Amino acid sequence: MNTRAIDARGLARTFTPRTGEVRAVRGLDLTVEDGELVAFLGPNGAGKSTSMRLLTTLLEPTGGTATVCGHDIRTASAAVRRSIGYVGQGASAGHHQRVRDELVVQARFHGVPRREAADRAERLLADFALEGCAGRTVSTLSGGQRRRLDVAMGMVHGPRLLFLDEPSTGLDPQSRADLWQHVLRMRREHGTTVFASTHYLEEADVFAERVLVMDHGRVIADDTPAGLKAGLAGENGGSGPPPTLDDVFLHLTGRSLRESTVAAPEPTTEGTLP
Ligand SMILES: Nc1ncnc2c1ncn2[C@@H]1O[C@H](COP(=O)(O)OP(=O)(O)OP(=O)(O)O)[C@@H](O)[C@H]1O
Repeated sequence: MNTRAIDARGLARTFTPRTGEVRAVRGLDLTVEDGELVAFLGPNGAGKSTSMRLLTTLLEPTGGTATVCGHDIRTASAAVRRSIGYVGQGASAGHHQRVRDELVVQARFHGVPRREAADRAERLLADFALEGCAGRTVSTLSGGQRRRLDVAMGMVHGPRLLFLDEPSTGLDPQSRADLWQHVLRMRREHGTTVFASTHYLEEADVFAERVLVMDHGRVIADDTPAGLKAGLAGENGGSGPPPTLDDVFLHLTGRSLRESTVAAPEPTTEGTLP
């Protein structure tokens, strides 16, 4: 059995709305080994969310194949879902529920026995620095706390692979860095593979070991942040200042990621950081 975290071959998804065909993902070839931390970049509409929704079995492919944690996304979607966590762009937690209850219910949903579910909830509250708000309703959390809760919910069943779709969008820089520190620590402690899309190049640069750039439904670059920058410097003949990841992105896609990104929501402030 193939035990790579992700192994996709020619994965494709075409939408056919009334306005005409949209080839959102046009043949994704991708391998991710266990334990990797991969940042998934691309301009708006590049096909990142669609790729993630295919790999997480939320959407049926119109072409190609993929295994996720060794399970076929077409024929073994239940096994795929058991092996992964998925934190989408929207909030996972219900607005009016209490924070601790959300974690317990999510664990129970995944079949974790009652006592173990309660223990896991306590551990995750501690891991994501949410103990102070365990009894509060989700609607009272700050943006940063809420996103930490979303990621904690994605981890509640101990997944081998965690998909994060723009986990830090809309957070202020401190809350973003803080969220990443929690994700990195969870990864260190549990060996979780992390596959995260982001619009923040500096995050990819600092936290990811590997960067995939997608444009027009295809992966157009796949390297370490340093490798991507060195490649561009080489093409420039080594002249000029060392390139940034934004320079690389501009070179690859013809657009700056900042320019290509629609106005992000107003940053939310994280009031309870240590
Ligand atoms: N359900 C759908 N019906 C029709 N077109 C769709 C559908 N979902 C996505 N698309 C189109 O597929 C393309 C890829 O969208 P996708 O959301 O995967 O991009 P993305 O890279 O995640 O963008 P963003 O960074 O803005 O989240 C876009 O042109 C989008 O409009």
